[in-house]
Amino acid sequence: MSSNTSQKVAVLGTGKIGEALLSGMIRGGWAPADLLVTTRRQERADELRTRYGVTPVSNADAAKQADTLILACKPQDMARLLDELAPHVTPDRLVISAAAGITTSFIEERLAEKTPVVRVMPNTPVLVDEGMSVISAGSHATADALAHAEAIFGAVGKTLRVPETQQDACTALSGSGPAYFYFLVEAMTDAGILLGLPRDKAHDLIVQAAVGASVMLRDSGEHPVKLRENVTSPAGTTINAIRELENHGVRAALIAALEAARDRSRELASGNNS
Ligand SMILES: NC(=O)C1=CN([C@@H]2O[C@H](COP(=O)(O)OP(=O)(O)OC[C@H]3O[C@@H](n4cnc5c(N)ncnc54)[C@H](O)[C@@H]3O)[C@@H](O)[C@H]2O)C=CC1
Ligand SMILES: O=C(O)[C@@H]1CCC=N1
Repeated sequence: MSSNTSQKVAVLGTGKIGEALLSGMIRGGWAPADLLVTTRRQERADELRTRYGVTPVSNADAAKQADTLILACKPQDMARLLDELAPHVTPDRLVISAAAGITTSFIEERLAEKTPVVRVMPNTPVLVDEGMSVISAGSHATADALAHAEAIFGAVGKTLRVPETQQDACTALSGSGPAYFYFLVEAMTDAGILLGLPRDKAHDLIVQAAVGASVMLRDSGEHPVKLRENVTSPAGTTINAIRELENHGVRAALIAALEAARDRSRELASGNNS
């Protein structure tokens, strides 16, 4: 398996994350003619063909034609999808799963012996080339297979290799991570309304504070504590807000929230898909 871009790649189960990845791959230079997609509904297939010029195919045809199969259906649908693919997937294919919780061994057990499998946890900022994709090798994935997965997901953001034992934690942190920030922005915008600002102005102020803080976190090299201290003037406004955040247990709530996300990822792995 090489990491060149002329091989055919299929996205199977092209919903929100599948489409985000597909659009990023096209921005990153993949030719639409080399991209196949599978969907459950014909209208969705037509939409993707019109929007990106990619080719909708059946799951079986994707397995026959593509060198790399990216499985992007929900964990709850994975066993059924693998049953459909199993007769057609040969060990010269690379199978990449983006599903939360689903282990490489779950996939390996259902496909031909020695099929290389890579597990990836991306996040939706792949849509703006600021994704974070956490990558782990299954038992038969070679260095080339990992490099190929990195070439695909690296086109739409950063990648990080971790042992698969850390994937559930990474899913809680970066896979779900963007949702926590959107939630905070939503809550702080409500606070702006309480303080008498129009919603659109409150939204713009908080979003720009988030963008500025994010760029500083990424680029300044400073610890987040130092960055927060720089905002927190003696007897000023910020410390009054921080005291309320601590009084309301926001730090503990975030730790508990991420632990719950990690636990749900583990549950999905153990087949508790309800
Ligand atoms: N949404 C997100 O932020 C992230 C999602 N993921 C993972 O990506 C996967 C998909 O999540 P979303 O895109 O949010 O869900 P989604 O529901 O938008 O997309 C899944 C798609 O798979 C299709 N599908 C299901 N079974 C199929 C089959 N047998 N053949 C063809 N298509 C089939 C569904 O019709 C649907 O369009 C999940 O496993 C999730 O854990 C991973 C990282 C981030
Ligand atoms: O909520 C979920 O299950 C998926 C996986 C990570 C982000 N979204």
